[in-house]
Amino acid sequence: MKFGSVAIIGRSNVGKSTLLNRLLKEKIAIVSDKPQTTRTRILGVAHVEGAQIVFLDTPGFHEPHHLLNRRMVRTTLDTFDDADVLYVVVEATAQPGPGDLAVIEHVKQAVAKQARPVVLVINKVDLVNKSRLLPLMEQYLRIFPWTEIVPVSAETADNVDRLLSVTVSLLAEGEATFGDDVVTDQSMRTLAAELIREKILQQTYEEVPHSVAVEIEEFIETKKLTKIGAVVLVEKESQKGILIGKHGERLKLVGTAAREDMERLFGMKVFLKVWVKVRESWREDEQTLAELGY
Ligand SMILES: Nc1nc2c(ncn2[C@@H]2O[C@H](COP(=O)(O)OP(=O)(O)OP(=O)(O)O)[C@@H](O)[C@H]2O)c(=O)[nH]1
Repeated sequence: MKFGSVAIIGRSNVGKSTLLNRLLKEKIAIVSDKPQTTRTRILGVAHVEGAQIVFLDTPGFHEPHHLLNRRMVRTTLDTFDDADVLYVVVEATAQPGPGDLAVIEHVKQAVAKQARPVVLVINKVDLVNKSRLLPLMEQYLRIFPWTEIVPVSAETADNVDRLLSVTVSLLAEGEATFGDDVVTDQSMRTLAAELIREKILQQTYEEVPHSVAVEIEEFIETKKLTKIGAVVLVEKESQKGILIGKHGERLKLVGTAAREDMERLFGMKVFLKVWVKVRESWREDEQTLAELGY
């Protein structure tokens, strides 16, 4: 059988996590319209005919302004080194920009150290007229000698099967490393924390999404239900107010939406309690970052 790993890299917001979920046909990575949604390396295993592919979703490449962000960029760069194949994800809606070029520069360095296939994935083709794709491919070909270029829509799944078959053809023969039923290495605790963070990102704007982290303080599984206690960290009192909302309404919306997703994912009833705490400048604090797994 074919076996290997694929790092999914690209600047923030191009749709890397949406693509991962689509490739796995399972939602294991949170998605939002805010940049820098993914903060850690997320491993997902695709089981396809004659192959096992380990996908590694990475934080979007960006200019780091906090210790947290420097860690995120480091995580992305380290993940390059581990992978047998690289996907560079870009958007069909835009010309190659400085963010994309910075990613490609790092890819050039990575393949100079260790040669391997690099696939350009042009995502969000649902948003553009197909006639724009050929000129865009030609532009990207002038920048890097891609092994393959595959236009897809992670949103509608258009051409994602072709991306999978192209990827299988690029992998070497090997032994499967994960069991047939393994989809991710993330624990239920981590998935629960991430789902809460996703609902917060969907409900908040400007600096709030970036100032939020979620810690699971209680996780008790019984036969009937899973009891989860979560603390949401923010950096300022004002952010706490925004997150809780008038009469606690925003936090209630977040809690309900997160609980519903958890019940679907875990296949059992969930009792969820969420608190908000202010921890100033946690994004610069080594200890908090370590506790949060960043
Ligand atoms: N129309 C359209 N939207 C998409 C597609 N793929 C992703 N999106 C949207 O693009 C936004 C960003 O998606 P993510 O998957 O979070 O992007 P990402 O690259 O993982 O982002 P970071 O974690 O911030 O680096 C979300 O609002 C998605 O719904 C696509 O194929 N078509």
